[in-house]
Amino acid sequence: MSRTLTYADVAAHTARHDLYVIIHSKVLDLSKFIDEHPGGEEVLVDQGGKDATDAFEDVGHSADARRILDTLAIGTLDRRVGSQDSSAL
Ligand code: HEM
Repeated sequence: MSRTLTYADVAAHTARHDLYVIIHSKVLDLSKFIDEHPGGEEVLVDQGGKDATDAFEDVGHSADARRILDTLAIGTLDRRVGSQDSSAL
């Protein structure tokens, strides 16, 4: 998990099977997990390419969910480079 990605990098991956989100400054690839998400695929696609931290926390996910989250990380967010956080617009 040594890559650093910008908001712009993440924003380029919004398709159901090419789906990145940011949660707690980690960049996650949800492409493979989407079919297994107990909360369904729609909510994940809605967050595609964005910072999904608030959406993730609002649900009150379990410790299990947090463990899965760590396995999906492909890098960390570089806040210094790239475009503005589109989820804040
Ligand atoms: C990598 C990100 C995510 C992981 C690993 C994950 C994992 C899980 C897991 C394991 C559950 C089962 C309940 C639990 O253990 O807490 C769950 C339920 C749920 N998740 Fe996620 N989730 C993720 C992101 C999200 C996001 C961004 C949303 C956006 C709203 C969301 C919405 C829900 C909902 C609504 C449920 C409840 C389903 C139900 O019980 O009917 N999840 N998720």
